[in-house]
Amino acid sequence: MKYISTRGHVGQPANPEFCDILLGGLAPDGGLYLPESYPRIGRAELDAWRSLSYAGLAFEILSRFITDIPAADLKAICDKTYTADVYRHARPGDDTAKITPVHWLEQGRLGLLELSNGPTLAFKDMAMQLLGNLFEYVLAKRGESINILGATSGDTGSAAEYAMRGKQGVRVFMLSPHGKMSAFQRAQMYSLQDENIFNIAVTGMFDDAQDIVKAVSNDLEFKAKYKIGAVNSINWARVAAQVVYYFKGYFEATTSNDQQVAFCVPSGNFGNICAGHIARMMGLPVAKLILATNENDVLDEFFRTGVYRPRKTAETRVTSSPSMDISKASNFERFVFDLVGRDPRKVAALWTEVDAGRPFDLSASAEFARIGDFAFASGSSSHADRLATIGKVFEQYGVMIDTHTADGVKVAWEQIETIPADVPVLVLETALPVKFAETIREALGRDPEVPADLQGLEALPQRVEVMAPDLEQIKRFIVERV
Ligand SMILES: Cc1ncc(COP(=O)(O)O)c(C=O)c1O
Ligand SMILES: N[C@@H](CCOP(=O)(O)O)C(=O)O
Repeated sequence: MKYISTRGHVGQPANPEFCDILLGGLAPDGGLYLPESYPRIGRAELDAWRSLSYAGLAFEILSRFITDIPAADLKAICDKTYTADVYRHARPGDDTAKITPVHWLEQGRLGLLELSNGPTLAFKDMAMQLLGNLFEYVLAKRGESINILGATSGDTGSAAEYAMRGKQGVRVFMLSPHGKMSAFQRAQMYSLQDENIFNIAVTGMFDDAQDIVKAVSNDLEFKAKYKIGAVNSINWARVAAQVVYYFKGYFEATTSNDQQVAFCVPSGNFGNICAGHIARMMGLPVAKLILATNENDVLDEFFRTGVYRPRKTAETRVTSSPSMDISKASNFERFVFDLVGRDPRKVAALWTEVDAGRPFDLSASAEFARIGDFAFASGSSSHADRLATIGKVFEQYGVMIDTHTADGVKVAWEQIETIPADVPVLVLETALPVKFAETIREALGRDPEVPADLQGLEALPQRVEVMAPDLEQIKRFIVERV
């Protein structure tokens, strides 16, 4: 499988394969890598895959995208990654062996696809644990090392750090928005004392941190000299690994491959739902992809109006679903590439506007006229909605959900009437409630349960550098430590 950039120019090597782009992260032209075409999955494969374990399914799907790792090695990596020991935090009564079980709220109609059973209690572990093992394998084969620069609004950071801690040849420099994450999220990251982990809290929002990550990656000389890599969903490997649970969720929620499923996805950087879009393009029977935002509703606005209007830092709200406080959604570029017929010149022109801080308007375009072909719907949620949803789900079903999943359930409830009654709607459970205890207390007047292996986390000593979102200062910080 060869990869292309959404902006048309890939640099060297001219026809990169998976391992090149795993280490490369962002394409040299500032664009994002995608396969030159999506593998098509037919009925025979769906039938054969229905009964596979998560690890078996991951191997089948990933081997369509990864053709430069021998099959036996890739299989061993999938088997080592997707175990019930790693994904051990399923709800009592749910089957941990399934890795991502479905917890039905309304049997057969509305369910939670549990994606947060990994070590850091958010869906990021689904891909990040695999990335940790892939990096280790590829770096050892090539005799190389990597310095990962990442940005987090709360969950990518801890997932990456837990996946990379102690890994040979890997250092992680993680930028987080100072004072904007929950106390539990801060403790998960800043309490790590491993020598290869560096936490930097920037005095800004996630988007400022993401801009720095991209600026460092776009300095090709610096990137090559200091071997800078990425673990955010700008790295294709993240998205590829996330495609797997859409297939698994589909099989889990249906009994036959004649059925369809709708997915509702709490969204910020558009990485998660982008994986759903790709699963659908590959042939998964998806009736609808419902995108849910919080008050930072730039993506909901696009799907309703055709106008993409990334907000500035000052206009980005600090909310009670903080991991979705994102106003410039990286992976949206991958979707727009498909929307405009995979024409990199069009994407490059649109992102010249975005990179200059300007909106773009596709509302009158032939492309936006065809948006229905992609089966998206969208909605947004507020703090009051979140509290009410957490309360209602707990009261009606005895299930405690986190604030981001609540944004999803709220929008799923709004959309469910538009979905045929025989189509199950799965809301992606993107984090567990313990990560957002303050809002859970506000909604329910009680504390979420703390998993046994994470008790006492917030009392541990913390290690973090606070810095302005200053590109040169952050580059210096990296140079002094590699
Ligand atoms: C808990 C949680 N929910 C939802 C999201 C949004 O996902 P995405 O950025 O892939 O759209 C994030 C962050 O990415 C998250 O951490
Ligand atoms: N919500 C994320 C930020 C976006 O991260 P990405 O790695 O999926 O691009 C976070 O919690 O850090």
